[in-house]
Amino acid sequence: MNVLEVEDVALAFSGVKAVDGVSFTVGAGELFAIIGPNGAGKTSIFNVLSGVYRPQQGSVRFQGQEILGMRPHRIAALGVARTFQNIELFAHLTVVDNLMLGRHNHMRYGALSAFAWLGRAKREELANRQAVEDVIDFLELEQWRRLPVGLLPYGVQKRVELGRALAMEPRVLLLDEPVAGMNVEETEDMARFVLDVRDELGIAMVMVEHDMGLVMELADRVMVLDFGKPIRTGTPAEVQRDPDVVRAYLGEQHKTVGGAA
Ligand SMILES: Nc1ncnc2c1ncn2[C@@H]1O[C@H](COP(=O)(O)OP(=O)(O)OP(=O)(O)O)[C@@H](O)[C@H]1O
Repeated sequence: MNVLEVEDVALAFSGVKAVDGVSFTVGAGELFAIIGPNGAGKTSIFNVLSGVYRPQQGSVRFQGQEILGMRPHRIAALGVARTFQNIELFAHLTVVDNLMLGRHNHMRYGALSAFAWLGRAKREELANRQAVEDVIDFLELEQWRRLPVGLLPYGVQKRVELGRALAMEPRVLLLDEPVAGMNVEETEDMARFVLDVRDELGIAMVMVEHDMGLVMELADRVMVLDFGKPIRTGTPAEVQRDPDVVRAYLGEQHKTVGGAA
């Protein structure tokens, strides 16, 4: 079953077609990558999926439900979580507290009702703490748990951001350049965790990433965009063989990509 069905989405900014007739589906537990040159429309698609941009045309269904037109927080509450190109965490809060913020959608009790329903609120708090502990274990963040995020190495901060998204218990995770700016070791760590998210947690992912080696190694399917239009969607092997893709996008990187096949 598909968790995400995107159909004929078009989005223009004062005449510039950022997204132009984009359709794709993401299956349960699938790792779907979107690649394309700078300005091809990748971030715009993420912003459409998460409700930040409202396209002029098309449909986006999440688990069969139309989500176009919904506010970002509602889409997130339904189970679509996101990480950002530039880390968006609270630098002076600890790892644990940043992850607790990811539980926000699961907290039903405000201060007043918490007072009235002390027992239930307490149980809920414990359940949220446990969920955060599970994420800390899963992403091997134990040694940094009580440190302010701003003091941590860059690669670990990106991992905490992934953790904040996982703490939401999403059904679909949107990963915006998960290894941008990372060194080789940090990239390998992140690649391993992304695969674990798919294989152990069964969460579907849409990943935008410029690191072609990583995309071709990790993704189940890849969509190649050029000037807002999809020019090919297929397995990494199919995409790398496609002459249009090579011509329109891979160009000088062809050797690297071909070498990874
Ligand atoms: N808020 C906006 N206002 C006006 N134009 C925009 C806006 N957001 C994106 N665009 C334009 O839409 C097109 C697609 O941009 P987008 O950022 O989605 O591309 P991208 O593939 O994510 O690029 P990159 O790889 O550099 O992140 C570009 O021409 C861009 O200038």
